[in-house]
Amino acid sequence: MKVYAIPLRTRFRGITVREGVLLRGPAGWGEFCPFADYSDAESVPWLRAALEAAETGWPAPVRDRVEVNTTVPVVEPAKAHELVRASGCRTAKVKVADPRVSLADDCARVEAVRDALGPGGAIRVDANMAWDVDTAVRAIADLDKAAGGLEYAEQPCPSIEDLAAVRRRVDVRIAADESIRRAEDPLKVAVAGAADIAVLKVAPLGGVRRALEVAEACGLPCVVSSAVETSVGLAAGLALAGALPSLEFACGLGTLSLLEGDVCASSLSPVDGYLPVPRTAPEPAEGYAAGPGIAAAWEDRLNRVRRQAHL
Ligand SMILES: O=C(O)CCC(=O)C1=CC=C[C@@H](O)[C@@H]1C(=O)O
Ligand SMILES: [Mg+2]
Repeated sequence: MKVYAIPLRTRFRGITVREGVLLRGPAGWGEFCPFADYSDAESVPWLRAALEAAETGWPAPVRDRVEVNTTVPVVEPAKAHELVRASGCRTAKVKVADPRVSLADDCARVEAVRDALGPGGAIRVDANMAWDVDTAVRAIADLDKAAGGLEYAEQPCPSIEDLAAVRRRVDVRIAADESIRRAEDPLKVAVAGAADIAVLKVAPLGGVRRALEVAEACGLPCVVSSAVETSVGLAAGLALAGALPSLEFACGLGTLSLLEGDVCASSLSPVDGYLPVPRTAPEPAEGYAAGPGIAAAWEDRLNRVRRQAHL
């Protein structure tokens, strides 16, 4: 077992350091890294996903590479431009609706991203549940204009009902993320007509197999996205993206560049906008070991979640 702590290059999701545990089993390495705001009960699927990777391994893939988007945090337009150009990706996901910036700032960032991608690229935005229905309708229209066409808007509002209401009032496709990953019943999204696209994250859904079941049951096109893991956790996301019967959109798995470094010597960093589908996670090397206090806290958390889940 290894506990890591890796600084982020830019603040993302309110955090500046990513921490987690790497577990080794007969099938390889797995990663357990629920964010700090996940309770022990909510962290159980994250443990199941880590144990699936370490003990069982993943189902066989149907493709050997996956197109990925670059993820643009809340940064100045010039920085956003530079990040997109450096990524080599043809699709960018832009974080919007952060309370520290205005809609005009978001539009300026999106315009810079369009400039960097050129007319052939695709731009999606992620509001992480920040808006009410009326705000979302207005903001999506402005961002769509700034982007010269949005591919989709991810989780504009918190509730499934509000997602469905926004979806009825805008032309841009709506993707559900939190409504799937933190919901008791991820399938309600499709039933309620709340989204055109389902964002799937392996860890909060409890593993690659469970995520494949959710994909099949919800019947929506899926985008596999990371939880900003090291290459060990990203490998599980790629296993899911590799095994989905159909994959129409670039996946949010190009997130290693958000971290200052990686625990693995051979990292899953996109080349020309693609990542390979690995059969097992890459081997962790030395480096980014957490200090004793952080390591003890993670061992404790892991043990509590194990007991809770009887794993
Ligand atoms: O989808 C991507 O491009 C990268 C992953 C990503 O944006 C996220 C990962 C984990 C937590 C998040 O708040 C965030 C998201 O909401 O999609
Ligand atoms: Mg999201």
